Amino acid sequence: METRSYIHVSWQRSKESLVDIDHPDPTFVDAIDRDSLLLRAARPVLSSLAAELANEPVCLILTDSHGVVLLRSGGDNALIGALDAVRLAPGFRYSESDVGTNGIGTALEIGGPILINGHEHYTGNLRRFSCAGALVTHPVSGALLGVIDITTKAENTNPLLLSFAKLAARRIQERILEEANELDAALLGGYYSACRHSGGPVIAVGKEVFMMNSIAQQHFDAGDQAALLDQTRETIGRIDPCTLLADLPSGVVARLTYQPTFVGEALAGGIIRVKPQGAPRTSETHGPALPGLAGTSAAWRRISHEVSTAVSRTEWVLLQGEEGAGKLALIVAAHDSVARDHRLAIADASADDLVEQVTADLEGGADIVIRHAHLLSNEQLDDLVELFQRVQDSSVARDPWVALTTYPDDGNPEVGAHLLHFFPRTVSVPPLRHHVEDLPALVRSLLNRAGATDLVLSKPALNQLMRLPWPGNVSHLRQTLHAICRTRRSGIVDMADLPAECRATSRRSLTRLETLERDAIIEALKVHGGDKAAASESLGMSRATIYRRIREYGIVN
Ligand SMILES: Nc1ncnc2c1ncn2[C@@H]1O[C@H](COP(=O)(O)OP(=O)(O)OP(=O)(O)O)[C@@H](O)[C@H]1O
Repeated sequence: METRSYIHVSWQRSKESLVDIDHPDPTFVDAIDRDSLLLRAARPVLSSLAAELANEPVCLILTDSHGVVLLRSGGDNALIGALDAVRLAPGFRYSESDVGTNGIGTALEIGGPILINGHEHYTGNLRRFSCAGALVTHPVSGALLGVIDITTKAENTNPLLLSFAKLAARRIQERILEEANELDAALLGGYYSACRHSGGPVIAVGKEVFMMNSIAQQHFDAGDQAALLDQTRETIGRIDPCTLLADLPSGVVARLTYQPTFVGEALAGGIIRVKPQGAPRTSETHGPALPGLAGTSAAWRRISHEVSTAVSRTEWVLLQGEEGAGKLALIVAAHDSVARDHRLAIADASADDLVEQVTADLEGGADIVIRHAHLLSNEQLDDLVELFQRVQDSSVARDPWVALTTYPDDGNPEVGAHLLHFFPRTVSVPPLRHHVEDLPALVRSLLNRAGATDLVLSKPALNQLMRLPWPGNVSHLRQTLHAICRTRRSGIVDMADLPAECRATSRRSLTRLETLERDAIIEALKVHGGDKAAASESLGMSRATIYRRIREYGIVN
């Protein structure tokens, strides 16, 4: 598009935004982060450029990615006074929708640098100025950070203003890169020093960095390392030291001591020293996992034991875990194995008559599990508090046993405050991806339950299922196996027989369109026996593209 056409379209946008042509009124935003990465990098650049332009009547203006002015530098008193009069000053937003066509807002709208000469401004009061805006993006992530704008009186306009704005943007980006290098160097220094002094497992985490020393890698198996990685994400951005306890899949509990590392005021990341608190619990010390349920991993054994102990002591328990992780299955099996003589009633928080149902069951002497307690309404909570208090105050030979299941960090935040004191024990049921070693046994158990006792998954197919993240956990696995059972009931299920969604492991979540494309490629590869050339031809796709997509989508052929 010609510059003129950009201006034309920008005027149309300004008109549609109902910008007041005579008295534009930029919004004032007072919550400005004074210590942002952009400001830290821009301050020295702007002051040195302002010094270079000391005798020129130009002002350098930095805004954030919404066009809010953060900083002004340079300019003589007359120019600064004129800018104040149009509120081109710190805190005011110079987006197109606020003040119409201008070097800041229009650069943001078109996503690139632009020079707006005096008469090209939409509003009359800005026509006294000419301004050139260039975007500042993060040199690594490419994220938009803000705009650097060079403004002068209209009569002084010069195409060089734009080159100058671009130069300023480039210098700020270089400064950001230098700061990133400085931060990484500081983090690395802290990491090496912690490795030398601690002699034990050490992890360093930054925004873009994760390092684990060889002692940690030898000490923890792949499952524990993945869980440690997950835990350490919680420390990213923390500016205070802290200690976390990590319950690892092997059964080891590790103490993580986090120490932040700074360069001046800027947080570089943190160093985490890891101290295992005890040896993994073995099956002998742990008793058998629950009958009727698949899973022999240390993590699964441990929680099976915990829930069984709670039932045997009639200690009320809260089971927390992601959707479909097996919370109810665990409660039912534990109850079956240690309190078989008592009836276990199952209620769901989404039932309208929940409270009546629970009251009747408890009065009838049954034990009870309330599923999906995160969905309880405040009214239900009040009724349950009263009911639970009555039950706990009554003197009967054996108190009923009550369990709740909830999703983590979800639903009604009042649940904890109201009910938690009735439940002295909380058990975290791990997501399937954290005890993936149980997957083969789960597959067998779920296939048997689906009546497909003669159906077997090949080793590569099982390995592929173990690589998937299973966001819906065991329920998700069950649905997938049911889908397979619908097409066959016996024989060997190979990689090619897995549903399309199981045959790719992509590191990012795909858009709907990408999912369709991925499934079409998998289908075409299946039809053509894995022949990529034939598959690409049938899809009307070049060979280079199909190879790239196979890599991008992590398609296993
Ligand atoms: N260890 C296991 N062995 C066999 N089947 C299991 C196991 N864990 C879960 N399942 C099965 O997986 C499905 C989901 O389990 P369950 O209903 O217990 O999950 P949940 O965590 O209570 O789910 P939600 O909270 O989302 O309702 C059920 O069919 C259950 O029988």
